[in-house]
Amino acid sequence: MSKPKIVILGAGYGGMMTAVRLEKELKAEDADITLVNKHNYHYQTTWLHEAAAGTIHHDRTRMLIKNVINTKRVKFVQDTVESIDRENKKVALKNGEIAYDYLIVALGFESNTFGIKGLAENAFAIRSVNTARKIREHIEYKFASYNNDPDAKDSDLTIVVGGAGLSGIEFLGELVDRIPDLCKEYDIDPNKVKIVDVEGMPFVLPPFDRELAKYAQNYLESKGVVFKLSTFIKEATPEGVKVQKKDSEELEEIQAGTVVWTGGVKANHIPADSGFETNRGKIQVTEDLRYPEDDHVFAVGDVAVVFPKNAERPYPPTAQIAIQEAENLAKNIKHILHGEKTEAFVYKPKGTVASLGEKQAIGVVFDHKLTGKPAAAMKKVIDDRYLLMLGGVPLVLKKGKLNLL
Ligand SMILES: Cc1cc2nc3c(=O)[nH]c(=O)nc-3n(C[C@H](O)[C@H](O)[C@H](O)COP(=O)(O)OP(=O)(O)OC[C@H]3O[C@@H](n4cnc5c(N)ncnc54)[C@H](O)[C@@H]3O)c2cc1C
Repeated sequence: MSKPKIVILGAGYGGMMTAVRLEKELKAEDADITLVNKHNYHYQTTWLHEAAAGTIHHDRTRMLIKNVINTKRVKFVQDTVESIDRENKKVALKNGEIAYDYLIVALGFESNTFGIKGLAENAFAIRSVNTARKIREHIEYKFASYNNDPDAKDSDLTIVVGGAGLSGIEFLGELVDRIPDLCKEYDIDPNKVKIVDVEGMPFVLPPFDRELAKYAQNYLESKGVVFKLSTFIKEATPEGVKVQKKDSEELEEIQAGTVVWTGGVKANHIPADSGFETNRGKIQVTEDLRYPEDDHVFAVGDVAVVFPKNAERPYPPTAQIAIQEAENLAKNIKHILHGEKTEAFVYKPKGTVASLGEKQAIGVVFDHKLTGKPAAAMKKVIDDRYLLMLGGVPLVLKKGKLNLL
């Protein structure tokens, strides 16, 4: 009898952890497992703000998939998913198709520009290794050109960041570390560089404790970041952005050489385009992470939305949740293959830390508020813990951060 075919789409936190856990939960005779991803590498999305600012090389954020999974147990297919055909249990890829008995959708997130005029064309987004590398090179090019290009303007040295959520604040933290080095390297007066953050809410880091969020804002302001709160980007142009303060009619123009939008993400478009019922573009799954209309389809990570029991708001889209969902799903797939009852997914919060560059951070870990160096060290522990779960001590030694402390 042929073995059931399990196909995982996407090798982000959700897809990779599902593959690695299935490898452990299942015996070779239980199922054939295939992982499909558009690149041959897995990357740490939560480190991309560092690669984008240039405080770490982008290669630190990524690892070859074949070096992490056991390719004798999990077949890896490098291809781009184009659509999902649930009726015929097939996935269309750019270079072929793949049939499944059980499908795990883990295609992650895309940047959401909310239809703001010119943003898609004129702003960068921190979304992948490629976009992070492009941002780093663009900023570096602006600095390198400043003293050489006769048309260079002071505003070429202005960087506007849209959004003061987790990724925006973490990116600002890296920028304030990186800019002094860039100024030294390209003989630029640091006073000429401006970093402006534009945020629609009246405060930064909306989901965080207010006192910690204020600490982050004060720290970044002490390093020269200017926050424009209760202010909305109305348009991005090749010259910068046009912004409007809440309750004001006036548009203010901020000329900038670089605009980076971190103000929102949405689910990967493929499930909705393939006819899945979605909740704001996300696959709303049951508590065992199953698509309600199809017992053979599951979703984890940012492409999925899960509501805790009796809650009105879903779990937020985070790497921590994607990883825990993947652990739960691998167990449930084993239960299903063995004819057992599945287990509901229950998120166990371990805390959240936002980095503010190499040596500063804020966060709450096991109900304890942390700031400064202890928080920065905790962030590195969190980063390395994931590597340990994924690839054991060898991966921590190769890619980890604590050895750099
Ligand atoms: C700068 C930044 C900082 C963040 N910091 C934190 C943090 O500190 N803590 C935290 O918990 N969360 C953080 N997040 C959020 C976190 O990164 C996401 O919640 C997490 O990446 C979701 O994981 P995922 O596996 O669902 O998707 P992703 O990480 O988006 O992975 C999706 C995978 O699918 C692949 N893929 C996409 N489309 C296709 C296709 N058509 N065909 C084939 N493959 C495809 C992608 O290449 C990728 O490998 C941060 C996000 C950003 C951008």
